[in-house]
Amino acid sequence: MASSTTPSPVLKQPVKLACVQLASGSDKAANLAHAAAKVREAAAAGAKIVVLPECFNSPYGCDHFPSYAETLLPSPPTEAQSPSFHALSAMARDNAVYLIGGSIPELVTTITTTTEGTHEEPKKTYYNTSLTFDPSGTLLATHRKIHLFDISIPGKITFRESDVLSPGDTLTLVDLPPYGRVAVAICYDVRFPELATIAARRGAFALVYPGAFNLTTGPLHWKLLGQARAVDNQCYVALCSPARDMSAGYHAWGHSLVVDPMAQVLGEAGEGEEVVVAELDGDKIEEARKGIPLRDQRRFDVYPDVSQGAVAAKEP
Ligand SMILES: O=C(O)CCC(=O)C(=O)O
Repeated sequence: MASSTTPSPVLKQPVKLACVQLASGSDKAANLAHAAAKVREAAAAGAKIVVLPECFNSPYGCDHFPSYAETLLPSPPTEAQSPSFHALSAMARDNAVYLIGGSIPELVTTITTTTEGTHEEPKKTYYNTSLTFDPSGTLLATHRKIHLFDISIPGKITFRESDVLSPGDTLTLVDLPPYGRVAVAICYDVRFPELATIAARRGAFALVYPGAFNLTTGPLHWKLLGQARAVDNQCYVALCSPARDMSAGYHAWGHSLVVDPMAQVLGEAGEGEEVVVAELDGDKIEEARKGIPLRDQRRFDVYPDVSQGAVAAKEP
């Protein structure tokens, strides 16, 4: 149904966003120190929003999640519970940037008492979790990967995150004043256009996905999905991958990129370490939406189920 009101710009002033395509190894402390150096580099290049990759402080893989997992709740955790939380907070504060801190494996331990009340059993639940900090180092948002990466392409790749991880159940929107609102989701989440569309309809100027595609689905779908989510929603999309390491158990595709609202790639990394910086400009969103006025042409009368947007959202 057509809307008669002119929406206010979703991105209120231009801002540089950086995707830090990071090389990580098995030493968590070294990974955190290295991430800090690269965030500094991104900030020195003028970025005010910095994005790290999925599982940036560990190797990626089901075998690794439990041993690298950190406790984030209650928030803030202690340094011992979550060195990554504190390192990310310091990176944001030291560089005065918004930091979308890739993702880390999160551990939640719950104690259940047996029905007889005789003994307590700790139950461990793991999530793939992204933390976003503001320029003072304060935690703004926590996103738990909603769609777990469970695929099997015979002869190519089989991966079952759900063997170890549990899914999150909320869409994550984060206000980054004075710029506007972004949505944060993780990797496989990018394959679900409903999530992106609802985020854009709730005012996100950018959809930000720390991710780690692989050498099978990366060349097929990584850029395509980034461009698709951008053109569907006429907003910016950032995909941030680890650098490729052929000696690791999981070979990340790399190719971190930033796509504009007309689906043009503004910057794309290769396979190695690289910082991709792009300027995001609200006028580009408004121009795209004015030129191709999808928002006013939607026919929710024909597809009312989509219009209900029945997704739990963490409103900022
Ligand atoms: O969707 C894909 O092809 C890759 C997804 C992935 O690597 C992930 O969710 O971590």
